[in-house]
Amino acid sequence: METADVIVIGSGQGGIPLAADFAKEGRKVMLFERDALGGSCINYGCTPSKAFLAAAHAAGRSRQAEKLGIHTQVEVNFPAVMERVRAIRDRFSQGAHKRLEGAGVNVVCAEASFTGERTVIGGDVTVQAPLVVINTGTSSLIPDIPGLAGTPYLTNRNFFDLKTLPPRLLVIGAGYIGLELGQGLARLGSQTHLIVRGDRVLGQEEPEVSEVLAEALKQDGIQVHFEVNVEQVAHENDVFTLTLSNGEQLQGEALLVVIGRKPNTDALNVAASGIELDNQGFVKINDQFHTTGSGVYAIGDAAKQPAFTHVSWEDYRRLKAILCGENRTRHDRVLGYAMYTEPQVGRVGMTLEQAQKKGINARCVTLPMSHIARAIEWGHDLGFYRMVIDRDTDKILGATLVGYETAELVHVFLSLMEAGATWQLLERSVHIHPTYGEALPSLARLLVGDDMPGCPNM
Ligand SMILES: Cc1cc2nc3c(=O)[nH]c(=O)nc-3n(C[C@H](O)[C@H](O)[C@H](O)COP(=O)(O)OP(=O)(O)OC[C@H]3O[C@@H](n4cnc5c(N)ncnc54)[C@H](O)[C@@H]3O)c2cc1C
Ligand SMILES: NC(=O)c1ccc[n+]([C@@H]2O[C@H](COP(=O)([O-])OP(=O)(O)OC[C@H]3O[C@@H](n4cnc5c(N)ncnc54)[C@H](O)[C@@H]3O)[C@@H](O)[C@H]2O)c1
Repeated sequence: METADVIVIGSGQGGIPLAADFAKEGRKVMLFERDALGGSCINYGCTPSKAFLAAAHAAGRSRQAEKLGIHTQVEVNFPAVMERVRAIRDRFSQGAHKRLEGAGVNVVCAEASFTGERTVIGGDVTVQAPLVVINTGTSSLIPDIPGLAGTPYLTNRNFFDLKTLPPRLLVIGAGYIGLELGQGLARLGSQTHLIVRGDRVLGQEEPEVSEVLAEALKQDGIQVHFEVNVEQVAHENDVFTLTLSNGEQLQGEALLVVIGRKPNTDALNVAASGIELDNQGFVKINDQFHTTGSGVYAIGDAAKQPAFTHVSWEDYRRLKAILCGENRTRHDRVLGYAMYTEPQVGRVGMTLEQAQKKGINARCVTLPMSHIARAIEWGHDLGFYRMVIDRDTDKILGATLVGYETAELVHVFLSLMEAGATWQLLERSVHIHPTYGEALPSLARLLVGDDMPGCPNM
């Protein structure tokens, strides 16, 4: 059996930089990866989906230019769109490979599992180390619908291998992936049906977010079926037929199944190293990423951290700081996220409901797009900006921005919140006219009322 200083299982968004850092410092690092280097984000997540959406939204924006008086004929070269997506994905994946190689990490291309305390086997390598980091991510959750198994349905794994545009697309699941990829294919020309179990899309966000998105999907010609389940799937002559719980039948050449994720922990045999999983199979960790197994840490999606690339990456930085003796936890940081539909959703911190549930004396203010000069001028009428504040401390607690490129704009709030700023700081900021950013101080000014305070000496 070999020994090493560090074992990393999974080349996810935290695992790669962690392995590279330790190796560059001269430690012997073994990294096990059973699939493509770079994990979900690079190979079948963020990178290909955002490259894909660049094309989809270019098509969508061209069509929407009609309301500005510009008439365009959109012609989609789908094979070219997907070839570009795959080329970018491959370039990023090679980058991950080079990074590990350059740092001197020993990469073992095999599935890893524990055989004992901090002892891991993968392929023909068995290794023990004082420090093991699990970064194994998640995979698609597949519902147990009669007839589904064995059909050539799509998940985020094989979606980016599509070579031809499906004339009709059926999507089960209206979360991040269903909305991003569903809207994307619709904008590229697929007649799209979205099947929603609940009464709104992106049900985890505030109801007003769902309302705006539902309207946007409608404008893209997507048919959204609310409060239905798929009871049966059939696949004959290259066509899927879904039977819904309301008796309706829907047909399409492609079926995308995106109902959430499950942790990649089945193969790990974690019990051999004293590591406990929760009832959904996620690795249990404490505030400092430590599992119940001595010397074993877990970061990223597999540890049930918010499932975003920047979180997994920040987990690595935070874990590194903790291992270097800093007294930090995984909770003392501001985390945001975004969804790349059009309009986008940019989110950070707490919603009003979440703050009130915590017993905070919270208040929120909302500014609709229709009140924002830049949005009117540019013809982006869907969406709103919302900020939540603590009435007792005046601190900004959270923001929800729905609108054009709000994934960028939300960073203003991320930085303000990281700095522990009050809403008054935003209120007195002078932002440039006419920008979307200009609306953020305007949002804060809703807390003082529309009028300037009166001047008692005049
Ligand atoms: C379609 C899609 C779009 C997304 N878009 C975004 C986005 O725009 N922005 C964003 O922030 N996030 C996005 N995400 C989420 C993001 O991809 C993940 O949160 C991110 O990849 C973090 O994952 P991770 O580091 O925990 O592990 P992963 O990146 O999932 O990597 C885990 C790795 O571990 C390997 N592995 C698993 N088990 C074993 C084992 N036993 N032995 C060896 N190797 C193993 C896997 O093969 C995998 O390569 C998206 C996800 C999907 C699916
Ligand atoms: N822009 C981004 O950062 C981005 C993009 C894509 C994915 N992601 C990450 O990946 C994760 C997974 O995305 P996802 O879209 O698979 O999951 P999700 O949790 O966002 O959405 C899944 C949806 O499927 C629904 N659902 C669950 N079971 C169902 C069933 N049996 N039938 C019909 N609907 C059902 C849920 O109610 C939910 O609306 C996200 O939570 C997110 O963290 C991030």
